[in-house]
Amino acid sequence: MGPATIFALASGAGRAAVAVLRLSGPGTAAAISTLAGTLPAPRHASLRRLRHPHSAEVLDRALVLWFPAPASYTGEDSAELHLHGGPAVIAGVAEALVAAGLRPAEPGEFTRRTFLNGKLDLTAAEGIADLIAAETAAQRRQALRQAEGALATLYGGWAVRLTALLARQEAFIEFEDEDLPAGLDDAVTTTAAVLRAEIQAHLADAGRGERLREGLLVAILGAPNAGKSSLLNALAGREAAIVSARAGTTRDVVEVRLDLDGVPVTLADTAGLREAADEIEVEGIRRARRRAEEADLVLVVFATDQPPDAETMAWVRPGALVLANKTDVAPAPALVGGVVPIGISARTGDGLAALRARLAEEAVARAGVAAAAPLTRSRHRAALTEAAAWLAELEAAPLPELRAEALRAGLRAIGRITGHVGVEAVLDAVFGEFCIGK
Ligand SMILES: Nc1nc2c(ncn2[C@@H]2O[C@H](COP(=O)(O)OP(=O)(O)OP(=O)(O)O)[C@@H](O)[C@H]2O)c(=O)[nH]1
Ligand SMILES: [K+]
Ligand SMILES: [Mg+2]
Repeated sequence: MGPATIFALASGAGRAAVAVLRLSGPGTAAAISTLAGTLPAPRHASLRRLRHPHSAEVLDRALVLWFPAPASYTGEDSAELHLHGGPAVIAGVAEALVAAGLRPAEPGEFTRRTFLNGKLDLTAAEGIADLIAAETAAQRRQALRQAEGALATLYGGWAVRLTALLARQEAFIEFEDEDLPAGLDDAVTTTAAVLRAEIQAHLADAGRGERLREGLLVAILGAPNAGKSSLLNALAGREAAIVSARAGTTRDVVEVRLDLDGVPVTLADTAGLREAADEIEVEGIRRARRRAEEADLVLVVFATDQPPDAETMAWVRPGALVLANKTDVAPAPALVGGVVPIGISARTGDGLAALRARLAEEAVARAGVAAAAPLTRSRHRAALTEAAAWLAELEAAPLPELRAEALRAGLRAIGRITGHVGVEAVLDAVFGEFCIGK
């Protein structure tokens, strides 16, 4: 039995002018013929009445697009139905497709089939998922490059070089007694060291690609009434958090999303730090500290009309930004805990443009697009770290057999990233070209 023929709503849920149902699998042509009467010409938009296969009731007048295999997204026979985007239309056509023998797709099933049909590797599939999730322009660019194969090319290239090394090492083992070019064994070690340096340089990117994909967390911390919630609202441009003159207003962490020069940032407002008696406030302060510990950047807020408190001073650490709020009441001090604070007034807006520019600078430094093909996932990082460790092992290994084993393990680690784990198959191909007189 071949794969099931599947369908799913490819457009967003909810009412819209147009909704797109996507079909894929060997039963696509039959299903389209059943619903639309005949199969339209491939890759031409054709307007058709869609009927229920049992009742023959007309469900919609829709655009039908037919993509015979292999020239389709999944590589299988596929089709798109562009319906009027109402919930009853979508439900009616979905039911008709089930009556025609199709089943609803599982999450990711279309792209999974695309991968299984060899149309993209795992990194490109992940790039497509990231492209759909992208909230900012910088995220979109990074995701698009990955979807178009930037990482597949980079990691695939390393896999090819490792395979060639392995072929040489295997040849050395197999033909040890014969006349081999002098220094073949040494050359393996030297080349492996070069490759390891490249992988390590790629790993040593301070996690910028991963941060851009996931977004940055910036936490606002400070004493009660320092103006933290006022600052959050001013940066968000809306009244997201409650502001009041009563100390201890904020309890839960309040988050807003910001786009800082293309870097998605979650800005978190927290409860004011102090020795609290109220158990709810104590919990709020615990959450505030935890969020600040997790944050990529902490904004430590003091009010210019209050002396700096010890609780907040403890957060004046390297990497944190120190803010002096309420410059409309009193001027910002020259130094707070040895650091020059950024003077702002959340009330009048004084200094906020400069603060926003500084935040964007910090965000881009931590998550800006660094390389053309940056590392974007911890899954990739783990596998590449493993591959580099195997190469280090190879360089130290005393025996050719151990070196070959390390190469094979390193190749498997990289193969896990791209989904091309068939080491033996690649070896066959390379060995086929390896002319050593046998
Ligand atoms: N004059 C002046 N008042 C401010 C400024 N920013 C905030 N305030 C006032 O300070 C008081 C406390 O502001 P909030 O934003 O609630 O302070 P908070 O740090 O979130 O306080 P908690 O949630 O209680 O920890 C309110 O009355 C604000 O209107 C400012 O820049 N200038
Ligand atoms: K307050
Ligand atoms: Mg508050």
